Amino acid sequence: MTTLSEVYRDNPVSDHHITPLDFDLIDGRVPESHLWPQFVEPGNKTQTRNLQDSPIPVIDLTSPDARNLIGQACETWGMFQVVNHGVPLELVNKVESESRRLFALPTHEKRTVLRSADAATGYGSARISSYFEKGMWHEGFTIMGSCVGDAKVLWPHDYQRFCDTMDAYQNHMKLLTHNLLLIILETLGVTQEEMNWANSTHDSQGALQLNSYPSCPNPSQAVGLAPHTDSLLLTLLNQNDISGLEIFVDGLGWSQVQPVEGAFVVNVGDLLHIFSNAKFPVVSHRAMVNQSKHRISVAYFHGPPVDSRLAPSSKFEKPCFKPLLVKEYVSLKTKHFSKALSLIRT
Ligand SMILES: C=C1C[C@]23C[C@H]1CC[C@H]2[C@@]12CCC[C@@](C)(C(=O)O1)[C@H]2[C@@H]3C(=O)O
Ligand SMILES: O=C(O)CCC(=O)C(=O)O
Ligand SMILES: [Fe+2]
Repeated sequence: MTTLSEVYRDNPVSDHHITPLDFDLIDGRVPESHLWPQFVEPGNKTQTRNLQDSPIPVIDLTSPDARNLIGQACETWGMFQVVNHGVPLELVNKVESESRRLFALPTHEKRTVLRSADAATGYGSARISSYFEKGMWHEGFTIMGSCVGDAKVLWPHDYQRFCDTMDAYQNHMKLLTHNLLLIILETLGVTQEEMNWANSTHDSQGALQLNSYPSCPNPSQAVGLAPHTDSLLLTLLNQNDISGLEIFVDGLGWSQVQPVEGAFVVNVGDLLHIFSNAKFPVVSHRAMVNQSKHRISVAYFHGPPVDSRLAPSSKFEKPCFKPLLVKEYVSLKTKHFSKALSLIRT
């Protein structure tokens, strides 16, 4: 059985795209390497629209309408926010404070767990940084399964607190993702076999990504996380109470996804877009930065076994994507980034 880490190991990122900026050295201006004179993105409409209300629905998972609303949101937006999901707020807050504790370490300590070129986990810039000329105002910490190895390096005598928190959170995220996918796939009307493929509890692949966006002296000329779509099936994001997440809406441009206390932003990834035969759009999103606040977000990514076959569900008579293995798609994405989907169109 191949793991997701192995697929990323076989698709290394060059070293200079891994080390984040040394944010301890920022002295009131953004260095040339991180100044984005104009952002490179669809239509070049880079300004954020200040929408009073985010168009993305906020759905109460305990409400009798939840099913319909989730199905509709997936078809219309490829995204929704979920509240009353059963994950204790106390745990979510603890994940944020443990993440802050990690990112508050001095740069040289964080770099002791720097992700290596052929690894998927550890401290570093987001993988997508290699597709952009300018650096991102961001540092991340990626966890796949246990994080004991790295945590022991950072806190030899006090690693348990961090690991226990991340483990407990990953378990909750796994269950919640499972419940949400069950609803989403039921509204799609897929076979039991396909359901097991997308939603298996034992050999599925998951990753936890801690994102840190330090305060930035010139936020209008920097980018936290450049526009991208998430690669796997479903992403559950907690953006706490500081806004920054934006989505690209046709006809509207970039719009903020307002933080809602205790909510998770749920979004369709490339694999679910493919499996739904493009019935569910995959939403392009980015993270912007802030002049006074240090923003933290935490994303959980869920995917099927990477050795399995990926194709639109058999319920679609005219599949618009060619079949391939999950690991082949992940490799294509690491090589061709936003063009990967169009490469497998029929
Ligand atoms: C399980 C995943 C999903 C990854 C790769 C791997 C670990 C880290 C994830 C992210 C996190 C930050 C944005 C992104 C675009 C990135 O650069 O790294 C994500 C990517 C993807 O969704 O493609
Ligand atoms: O920080 C955010 O709001 C977005 C993070 C994100 O898109 C990701 O981790 O894939
Ligand atoms: Fe993302």
